[in-house]
Amino acid sequence: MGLSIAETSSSSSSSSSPMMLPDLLRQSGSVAIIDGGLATELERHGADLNDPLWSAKCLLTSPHLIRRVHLDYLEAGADIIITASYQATIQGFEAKGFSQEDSEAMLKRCVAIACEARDIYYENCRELSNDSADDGRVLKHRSILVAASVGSYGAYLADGSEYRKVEILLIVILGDYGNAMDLEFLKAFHRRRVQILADAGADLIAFETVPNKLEAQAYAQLLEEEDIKIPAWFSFNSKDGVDVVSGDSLLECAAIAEACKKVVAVGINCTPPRFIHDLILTVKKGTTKPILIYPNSGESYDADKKEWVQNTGVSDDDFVSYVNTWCDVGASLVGGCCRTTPNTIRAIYKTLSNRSAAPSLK
Ligand code: MET
Ligand SMILES: [Zn+2]
Repeated sequence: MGLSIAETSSSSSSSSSPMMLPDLLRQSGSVAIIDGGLATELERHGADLNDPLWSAKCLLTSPHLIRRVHLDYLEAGADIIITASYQATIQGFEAKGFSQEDSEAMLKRCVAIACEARDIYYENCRELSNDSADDGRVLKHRSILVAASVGSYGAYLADGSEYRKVEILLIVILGDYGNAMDLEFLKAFHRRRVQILADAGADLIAFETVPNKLEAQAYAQLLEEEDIKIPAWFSFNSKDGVDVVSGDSLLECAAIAEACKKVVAVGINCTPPRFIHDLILTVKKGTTKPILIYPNSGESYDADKKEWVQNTGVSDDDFVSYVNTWCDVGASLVGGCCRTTPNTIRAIYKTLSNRSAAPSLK
């Protein structure tokens, strides 16, 4: 821990003071708020993301919508916003006919859009002297971090190709890359994207929904080999509350993050809220770094129909009723993933504000 992001912050974020994740945690009274689902929120606004690029498809069709959703999350109280690059890969852009140069420019654009949202937000804060507007928007001047999202190789394959469908389905659903896959392949797949995102002005890299140990190892080695100048977090995906989605041990995955000095936080995302408590306890055994969690809404996903099954998850109130417990057992960063909305984040903001205002009972 302790990597300065001072010299790598984007020029468009001149209004924010250089920040490190530990500073942010101190600023926010030890629990910082991550934003909520991006892709599913873009869909709620009418975007059609049925595309190999998923949320990054909006870069081509409606970048203003991405900026709007980032802003909505900031106004709901998020301290960290995650870029639309989850499924934006150079390979994916090239498959659509873009040149390498244009593909790299589009990756940078994901970061620039989040930085623009942050600048607009700071401007709005400046115009208001209170911490919240009459309409309930949180307009509190605070340091905000932009996290550049990196999704897994399996996420890139999802929807991407009809051929080798069975094999791809196994990789996507089970997160298991099989014996044919090796570390060097994964590093080669991610290398350029990680370099570009690290130099694009983001404050940290969010390796999200990591499905297995091999990919965590690839990320850790890449961070070192490329001497990436901004810190990173590793966020794993579990579907059973015990292991990561491939069946690899979460404890061993957390240990990989623990051993990499460029990793500043470790945790879980896109996993149903009911599993989070036990997963935090496991992560805690493997790391001394801050623990982050941003669960999905708990709704189930129908992989055949490629849609979420409505009303199978928890309400925002139920989601929030878990938040204090998660913090009590060790979460330092809390937010939401797929199918959570600015309302979820607003509710988290309120409950955490009450928590820091209350006399300490612990
Ligand atoms: N940050 C990504 C998003 O919210 C994470 C997706 S998890 C499948 O769109
Ligand atoms: Zn998700």
